[in-house]
Amino acid sequence: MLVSVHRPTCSSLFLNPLQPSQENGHYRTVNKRRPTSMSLMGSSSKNGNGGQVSDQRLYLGMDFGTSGARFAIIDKHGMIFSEAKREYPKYMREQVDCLPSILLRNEGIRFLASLCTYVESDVEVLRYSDEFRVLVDRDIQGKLTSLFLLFRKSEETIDWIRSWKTTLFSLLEDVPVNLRPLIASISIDGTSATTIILDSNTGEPLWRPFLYNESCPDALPMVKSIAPANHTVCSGTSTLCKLVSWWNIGGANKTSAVLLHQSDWLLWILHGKLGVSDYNNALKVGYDPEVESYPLWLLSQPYSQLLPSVKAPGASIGFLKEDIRTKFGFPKDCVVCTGTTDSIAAFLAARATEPGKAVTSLGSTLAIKLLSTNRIEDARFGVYSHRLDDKWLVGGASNTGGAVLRQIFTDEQLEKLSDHINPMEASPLDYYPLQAVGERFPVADPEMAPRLHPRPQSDVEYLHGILESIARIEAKAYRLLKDLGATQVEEVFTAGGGAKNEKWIRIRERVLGLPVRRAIQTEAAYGAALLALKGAQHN
Ligand SMILES: Nc1ncnc2c1ncn2[C@@H]1O[C@H](COP(=O)(O)OP(=O)(O)O)[C@@H](O)[C@H]1O
Ligand SMILES: O=C(CO)[C@H](O)[C@H](O)COP(=O)(O)O
Repeated sequence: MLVSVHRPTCSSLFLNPLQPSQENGHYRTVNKRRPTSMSLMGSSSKNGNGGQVSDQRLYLGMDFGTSGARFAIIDKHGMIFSEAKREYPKYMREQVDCLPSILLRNEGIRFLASLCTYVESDVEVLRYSDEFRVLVDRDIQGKLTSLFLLFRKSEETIDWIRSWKTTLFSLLEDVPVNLRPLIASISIDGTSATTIILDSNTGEPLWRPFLYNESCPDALPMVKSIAPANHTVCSGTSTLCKLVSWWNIGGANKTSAVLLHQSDWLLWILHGKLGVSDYNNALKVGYDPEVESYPLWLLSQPYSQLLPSVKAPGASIGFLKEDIRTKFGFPKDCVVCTGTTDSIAAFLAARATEPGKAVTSLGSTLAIKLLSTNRIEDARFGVYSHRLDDKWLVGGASNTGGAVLRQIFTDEQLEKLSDHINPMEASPLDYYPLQAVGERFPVADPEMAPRLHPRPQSDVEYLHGILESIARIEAKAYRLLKDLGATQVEEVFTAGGGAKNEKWIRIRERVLGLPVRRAIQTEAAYGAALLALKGAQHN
């Protein structure tokens, strides 16, 4: 475990994102109004108080999360002018190649069904591994009627490159036309360690993206042999493991390859300067934000030639590309700024500014960020520290979270069932809610199996048990950070889709034994907009 106390010198705009307003020289309170979340295609063009837009400058932040993308447009006081969101279109990169399924009956069913772990849509799915799945079907009484063993190629089936690029331009289309000429800067956050390897000559991907929670254990021995013990990169899901795995596969065009993270790649589409990242995204490929450089043990590797250059988050990279600028009607001086990861953008949005304040992002995954004066790194538990100006965001990201809920309940069911939960009553159910085998934090165990059974008759009790079990994981995570030497947590703000669940907040407050509240701004896109504001002000 590495612990250090370091205060890099730099402007701490992050922690005080609102500069004194020019007119009256003092901080204006951020728009307390809940953001007006827009319909899929719609977006407002009024300011936060419904007034007409003046000719002031605005700042566009986009969040490319796990399940969808959003944008927020703010002014220099943090007032929200427009928001919109888009689901990711599911373009299939190639058909999933299901070998002939095997219908099992009687003994076969009873044996495998006893291992059933979770429900996907309306059939129960037992996912042994990436190689095959078992689907079960039940009659109205819940009795198993048939069971299919599906072998599938371990190829990704969604064309994420096409999906993300389409979503980027769809969101630009959603920006109200009358606001576009006022957009002074743009920034984007994305899922951490989502890795894209491009040909620097053509800009085309040389491989499918490695997603944020994808593990490359094949590369771990090599990575552990070059990195310090328990370094952040010593995890199968680290960006460095993904880079080494690609390098070992014998990927073509190695000499012209460049590595980008998801938000770097989306920003590159807008500014056109290949190979630029930020020190939050670059942390998991091995960049050291404390000394602001890659370590020698990494630079001495043959694949270090793929590493992007690194700037602080919210740093101006260049102007919006002319073809995109003219197509959408953005101004000539619109700059594109470096981004960050989705959970850090959520932290920025929450405006937690003092050590001991923390943000738990209840998105598809559970991501925890505690503002600390100490830097803590310990890959044994999936703990790492992101730099935030002169302090550290200590935490990690669990594979539990909203995506598991979404596999079992629709958002409407979550809302209705939660109404019947008594948050002051402890649930006796003890689960470890995961979508599939593997956990990153607070236990770093690629073999950890999901635990979502026994399922009670009552869906209210089942949901209560899952919410409380996720809260216990969150509590374990905060205890771990304290044991590793981070600043003691005093208050937890909540971001992400789960923040809307008041009952869950109350359950978490009881389980954590801490004040827990919803952040005023719960969307990571708002944090990305603050980065765009920072970039414009320092441009
Ligand atoms: N009422 C609710 N209670 C708990 N979780 C919810 C509720 N509504 C939505 N969610 C969860 O929020 C998650 C989506 O949050 P979001 O921050 O948009 O995710 P991401 O950005 O990671 O894609 C979903 O996985 C869903 O299960
Ligand atoms: O779970 C995730 C995707 O939503 C990411 O892992 C999350 O962003 C946490 O990574 P980081 O701490 O580097 O931001």
